[in-house]
Amino acid sequence: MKVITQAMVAATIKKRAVETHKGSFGKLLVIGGNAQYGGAIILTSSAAVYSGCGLVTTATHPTNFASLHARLPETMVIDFQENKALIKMIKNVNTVVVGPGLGEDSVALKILHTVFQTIQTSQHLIIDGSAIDLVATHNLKLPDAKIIFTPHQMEWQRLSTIPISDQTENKNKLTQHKLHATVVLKKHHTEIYTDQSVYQLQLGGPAMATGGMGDTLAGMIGAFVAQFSDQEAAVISATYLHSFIADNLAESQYVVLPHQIINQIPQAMSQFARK
Ligand SMILES: NC(=O)C1=CN([C@@H]2O[C@H](COP(=O)(O)OP(=O)(O)OC[C@H]3O[C@@H](n4cnc5c(N)ncnc54)[C@H](O)[C@@H]3O)[C@@H](O)[C@H]2O)[C@@H](O)CC1
Ligand SMILES: Nc1ncnc2c1ncn2[C@@H]1O[C@H](COP(=O)(O)OP(=O)(O)O)[C@@H](O)[C@H]1O
Ligand SMILES: [Mg+2]
Repeated sequence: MKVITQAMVAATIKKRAVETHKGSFGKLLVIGGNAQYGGAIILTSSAAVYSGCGLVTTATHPTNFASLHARLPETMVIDFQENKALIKMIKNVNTVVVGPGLGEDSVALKILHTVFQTIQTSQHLIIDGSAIDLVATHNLKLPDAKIIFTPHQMEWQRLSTIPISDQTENKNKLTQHKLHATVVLKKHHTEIYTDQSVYQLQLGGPAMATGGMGDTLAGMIGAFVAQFSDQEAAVISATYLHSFIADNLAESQYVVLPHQIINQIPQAMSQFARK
């Protein structure tokens, strides 16, 4: 297993070219947040905008529109139940994040079906939270796209059928290979399985053990993949930065809140871009 280093992140987050515009830094659609879990998609959307994605659209339950916009006027919104609008928007972006706070009811399942039927080979698709459980429960066939799963250990157990106590590097790698996807296995010292390699994150700690922390990471990964050309480097760098910021805050805080990490992302990226 390779340890993720600061140098890998510095090589990914480059100083921005001058002759650019919002269209130069990726278009991302984040899908999730039912009536119960609106906070999840607010965090995912915010993390994506603060990570520098050029254009972010949020497909969510309409009950979340006002609270989302009150915190994040930079994002655009659509109703995730409007199938035509959802299909149009999926076709209009280069990256999709689906799952944070999506829930697992029939509405959620229909949305996930639409995503799987519409997504194209060239697009990146991050599958998180509820969407991972839906894939596992309904044994869904995965689409042909650049897929990244971001399960915590329990979600990985449901998806891979490997019990948490048995999630060894070899077993995880075999399942990652069968899925034809990148897997970010979230835990203390998160592991990232790609077609090429296995990486380990040696940052992060228990101050991060609070709801919404993974929803935030999903938004960061979505934004990094949308704007940086090397998918593997983007996933590794977003995962590193998330815990790097958390560890800095944890020097003086017992618990680190996801929105506090989000607020620090632009500064941390600037720090790495200057290295
Ligand atoms: N503010 C919000 O709206 C929030 C919404 N959330 C959404 O709620 C849905 C359900 O996700 P949950 O993860 O809560 O539910 P799950 O039932 O999938 O998993 C939670 C349980 O898994 C177990 N577990 C074992 N190993 C773990 C590990 N390494 N990391 C985390 N949990 C581990 C824990 O006992 C925990 O209670 C997702 O769609 C998620 O995005 C959560 O992110 C919490 C915050
Ligand atoms: N003790 C810990 N050490 C390191 N990282 C942790 C710890 N607890 C939680 N995390 C990190 O917090 C995130 C939690 O993700 P997840 O369980 O999906 O959160 P949620 O779904 O509530 O947003 C992961 O990135 C995980 O690695
Ligand atoms: Mg989660």
